[in-house]
Amino acid sequence: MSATIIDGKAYAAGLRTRIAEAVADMARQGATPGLAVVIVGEDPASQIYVKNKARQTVEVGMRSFEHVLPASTSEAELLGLVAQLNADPAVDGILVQLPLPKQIDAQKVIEAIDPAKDVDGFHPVNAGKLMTGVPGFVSCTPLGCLLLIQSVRKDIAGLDAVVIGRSNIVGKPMAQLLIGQSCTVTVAHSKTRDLPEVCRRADILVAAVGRPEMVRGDWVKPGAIVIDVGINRVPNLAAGEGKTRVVGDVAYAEAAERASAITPVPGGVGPMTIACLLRNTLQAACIRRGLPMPAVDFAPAA
Ligand SMILES: NC(=O)C1=CN([C@@H]2O[C@H](COP(=O)(O)OP(=O)(O)OC[C@H]3O[C@@H](n4cnc5c(N)ncnc54)[C@H](OP(=O)(O)O)[C@@H]3O)[C@@H](O)[C@H]2O)C=CC1
Ligand SMILES: Nc1nc(=O)c2c([nH]1)NC[C@@H]1CN(c3ccc(C(=O)N[C@@H](CCC(=O)O)C(=O)O)cc3)C=[N+]21
Repeated sequence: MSATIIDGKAYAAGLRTRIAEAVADMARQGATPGLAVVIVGEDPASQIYVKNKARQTVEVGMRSFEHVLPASTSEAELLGLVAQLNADPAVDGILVQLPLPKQIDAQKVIEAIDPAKDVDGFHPVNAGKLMTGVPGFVSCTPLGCLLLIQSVRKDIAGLDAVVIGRSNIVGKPMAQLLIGQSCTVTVAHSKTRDLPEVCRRADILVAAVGRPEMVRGDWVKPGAIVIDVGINRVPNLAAGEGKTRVVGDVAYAEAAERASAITPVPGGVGPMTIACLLRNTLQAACIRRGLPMPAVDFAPAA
């Protein structure tokens, strides 16, 4: 079997086009959505994300407010900035890039963000809304994964889904979204016994681990939909000394021989994360201004 390659880059571009149209409509009414991004220190993984994000925010017509703070920033200073952004009417969405330096309690910072501006969906109020089935902000990466799954199969009710990873930012909200779609969900993690066998049960397999190419081809059930969240920088031996390339958590070529559909890395989940961040910022701007949320999500489904 030859798998459908799920083109997250193209899907995300389409989503951004719709968002840009909605933003243009809002701008005609004198309202331009604004997204504030706060980066503390120099995490290399975060830098890729932030660079792509700032450009795309402006491309869809939103205002981008970037706050780059030194790694030595204190928790009090960061909480002060969050309070200022909460109070700023031009700011609809706030994203504080994770991870944060160790002198800062990330949970405290997340809880300080106004839930109405929490476009990452990390605040306990939004996490709780997702868990209880109440509308709120859904974390961007899991939301992007669900849209990609639905782009190849609209009705996933009753399917067996396995999510590898139980982080608050990816694994847990992904599992909640799949439960919401009536999948039978298993969440695997580092203590899971016989992970390959657990994965072989999955009609939908989502890998969010952070281990390069850990999921082998023979872990994939024939016909499964495979979503690779991993972003891992590994040495690129072919390109020479010191060069790196990005690989996912799935051994792509092997998995593609068994899957019915699979996301590549790069070009899969990553671009969707950013598009969903812009989508959530549009949602925040609409709610804060009492406007209806335009229908920007689309699933050109089979
Ligand atoms: N494409 C995108 O937009 C994004 C990509 N990412 C990428 O996704 C990956 C996961 O991110 P994140 O959730 O933040 O990572 P975390 O490190 O927070 O979580 C990793 C999870 O994987 C589990 N795990 C680790 N090793 C194993 C193993 N050998 N077998 C089974 N499970 C294991 C851990 O288990 P335990 O809980 O037991 O420790 C944990 O639950 C990373 O590569 C990250 O870079 C992240 C966010 C966005
Ligand atoms: N508060 C917060 N929210 C986040 O959503 C968040 C975060 N902190 N910290 C870091 C992780 C990581 N993350 C990525 C998003 C997009 C790409 C992305 O655009 N990837 C492209 C390019 C990859 C490349 O070429 O290196 C792709 O996969 O095609 C990568 C990584 C969001 N995260």
